[in-house]
Amino acid sequence: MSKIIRIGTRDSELALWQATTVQQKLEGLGYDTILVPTKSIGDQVLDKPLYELGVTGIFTKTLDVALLKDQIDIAVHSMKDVPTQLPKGIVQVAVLERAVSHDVLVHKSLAFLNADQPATIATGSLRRKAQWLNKYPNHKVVDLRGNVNTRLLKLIENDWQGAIFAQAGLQRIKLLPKDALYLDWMVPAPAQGAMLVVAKEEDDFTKEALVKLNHPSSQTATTIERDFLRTLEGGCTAPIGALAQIKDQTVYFEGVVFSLDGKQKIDIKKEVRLSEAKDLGKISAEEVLQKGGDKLMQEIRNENSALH
Ligand SMILES: NCc1[nH]cc(CCC(=O)O)c1CC(=O)O
Repeated sequence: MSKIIRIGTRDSELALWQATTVQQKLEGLGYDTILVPTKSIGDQVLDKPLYELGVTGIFTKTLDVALLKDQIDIAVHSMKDVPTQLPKGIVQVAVLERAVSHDVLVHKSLAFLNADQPATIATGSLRRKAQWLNKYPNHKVVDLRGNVNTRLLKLIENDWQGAIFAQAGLQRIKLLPKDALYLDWMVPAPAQGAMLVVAKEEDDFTKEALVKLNHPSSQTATTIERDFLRTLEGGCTAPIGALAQIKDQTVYFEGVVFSLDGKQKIDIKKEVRLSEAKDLGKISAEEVLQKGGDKLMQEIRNENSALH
């Protein structure tokens, strides 16, 4: 049996690049495909900070509905935008080989980093904000929304010193400036730099096709990071970072929770053999919760709900 695999995607340049990549891989394997671009709620409401919208899965919900209505067969997502709990009937079918996981600072000049002057950095991410303020307590962080292209334009138009982006996103659409500062100290979002493909649970044809695109070590690393996030979270947006790196059959894991102002930080680092890493994310999160993370997560929830 054969059918055309309908590929659902958001319509930003980055999302289209990701969906086209999946399309080319499937076509290379002999499958027929068609792209179905859709606008998500997260892309339509641009005048409010993300965390104020208070909806998890704001970028993925529109495509979930299209899947469940059988208007598409797969949805291609930036994995970090996908809630850790998938809707009933929708399953993870492939994690593609991950690109660079870290964030970069795009800037006009780096002189401000050495000068002891107040500076303004833009980001819409609570995780980036908290980590930036933790390292540079004298700086100001302002909100920045929109797709990658919009955010780069806003940086040019405003008198901010810089803005923070995922390196992978900029690289994919060839907009990574040569002098962007690689933030090796900033813990990335769980699954940052990875692409996830989801499908309908009962769709065996599509599942069988997509399994061929799965990259096992990227899947293992992102699973650990998302287990860490799922165990900590109570469905709220929080400044949480996690990174699992696999080298020579060993997993090097780092997970962290910050207070919203960046002043408090609870982190964990672990080195575990790959064969013993199955529950690494969950165990690490439980240790963070015991080290005061439970209190910190409660504070974050209270502050977040005061915003809504
Ligand atoms: N939240 C937006 C988003 N979702 C995925 C990426 C690109 C990086 C990735 O694939 O993880 C970006 C842009 C960014 O964070 O700068």
